Amino acid sequence: MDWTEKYRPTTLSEVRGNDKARDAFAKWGRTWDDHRKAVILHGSPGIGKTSAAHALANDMGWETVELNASDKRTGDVIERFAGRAAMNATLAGAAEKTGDEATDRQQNRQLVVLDEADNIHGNYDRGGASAITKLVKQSEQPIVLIANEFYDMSRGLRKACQDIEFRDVSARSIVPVLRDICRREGVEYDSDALQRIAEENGGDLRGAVNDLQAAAEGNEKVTVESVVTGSRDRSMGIFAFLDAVLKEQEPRDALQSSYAVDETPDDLTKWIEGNITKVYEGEELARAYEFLANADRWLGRVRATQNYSYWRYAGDNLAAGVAASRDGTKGGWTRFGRPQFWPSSDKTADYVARKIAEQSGVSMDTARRDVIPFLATMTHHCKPRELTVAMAAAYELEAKHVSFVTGSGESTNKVESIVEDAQALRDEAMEEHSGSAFEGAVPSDEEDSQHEDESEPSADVGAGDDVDDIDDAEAAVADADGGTVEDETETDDDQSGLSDFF
Ligand SMILES: Nc1ncnc2c1ncn2[C@@H]1O[C@H](COP(=O)(O)OP(=O)(O)OP(=O)(O)O)[C@@H](O)[C@H]1O
Repeated sequence: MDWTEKYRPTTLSEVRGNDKARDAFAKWGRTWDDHRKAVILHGSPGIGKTSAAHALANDMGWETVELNASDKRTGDVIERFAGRAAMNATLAGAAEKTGDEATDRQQNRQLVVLDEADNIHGNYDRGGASAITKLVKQSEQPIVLIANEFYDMSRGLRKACQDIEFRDVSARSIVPVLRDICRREGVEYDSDALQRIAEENGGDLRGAVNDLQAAAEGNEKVTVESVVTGSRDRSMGIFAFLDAVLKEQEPRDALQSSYAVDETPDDLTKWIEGNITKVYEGEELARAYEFLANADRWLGRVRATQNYSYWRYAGDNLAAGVAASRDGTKGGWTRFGRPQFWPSSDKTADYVARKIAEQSGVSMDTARRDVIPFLATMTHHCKPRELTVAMAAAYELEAKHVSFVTGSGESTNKVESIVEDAQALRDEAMEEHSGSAFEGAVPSDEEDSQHEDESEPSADVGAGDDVDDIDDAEAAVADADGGTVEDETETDDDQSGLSDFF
């Protein structure tokens, strides 16, 4: 069952977060006999207006009659409806007289509820609009009109009614409602998760209850992770989000937007990183990179601890921080690109990362997260060609690896020819240094200990074993590192195999 229905307030005291409006509405109901005015409850969707109307009727012991937006609301229908409401009251009154006329009248009222009263053009015909105003003025029964936009209603209608504004429900008021529902459902929860749901919904309690139900479904516990990756339809696309953060929105709104996109903070960070230089420059770019670095640090903590509450700090940095770094707003249209996402346990990705780790003396993780994306940008679609050939030679890449890094189709001639040229380049390097080549191929112990991966150490090359393909290339690259005349001045810091093939 839908939790918003299951936990719909049945009495006014359960309507949360709008105490002033609620009290004014209760008073309107209690004193209706004295003033006989209709009331307009107006405010954003999902904050309890309809619920309040039904709860009041319940508290007062009144029946309700609803005329919904989906009903055809012509003048005719409304007049018949009004007549029926009056008739029902009379019949009900006849059945349950207490003897005291005032009490009878009070108890046998019917609360007439009309929703979407501001959408007259959409839901009422000409006759309907004036019939409503007439109904409001002449009704023998209390009427509640429900509207999102007070000023979308005609002046005549507004003047004929009392009006009560419902405000957006604050996160502070939403959280206890969610907590209460969890207890009644026997669902465990992280407080951070409920807070996040409350904040994401920006005042819409119905939305919050829906999100809570989505996050609880199929999970033992409502966690921040289940909330963020929950199944509610997010409304903002990634490109609109990039525009919002990088060009248009204030930090606070940018944060709100980050909640509306259906991407994890990890992916959002990559999207921003991949596109920020198209929009930011100079100082603002430097400031934004600081925030992205902070976001990355928090994401690292999430990975290390599996504590997804840290996502909110990543979000603060990547959305609000990056937006705050911007000098003013920006216009124009930008061709945002999809960043490359690197699968963590993909054979091809692992191979390339391992080769880079071996040649450059960095960890697999650094290779995967920092070096590969860099190479991908530098050799996008195999351009420039010499650089792509050099890369393939340095890291011993086969066609599929080159395609993976450059984003080109796997068996295209272009990729094949690059791999061939890379092989030739390696052979050349081998020839030039034959004889002494293997000296450089033996990594020092120190270097070897930096490798965090499970690859075979290549020290066996030096021991005179059969040289397999991979060791060949390492020999070539290591040789280039230490053996050529031009390279003699190189420092140990520069271990990148790539530069050696230029
Ligand atoms: N103030 C509130 N207190 C408690 N529950 C609420 C409140 N507001 C909304 N809800 C929850 O959201 C559901 C929908 O609320 P309701 O339909 O009353 O909102 P509304 O403001 O009338 O929205 P709409 O204008 O779209 O009709 C309720 O059934 C209840 O579960």
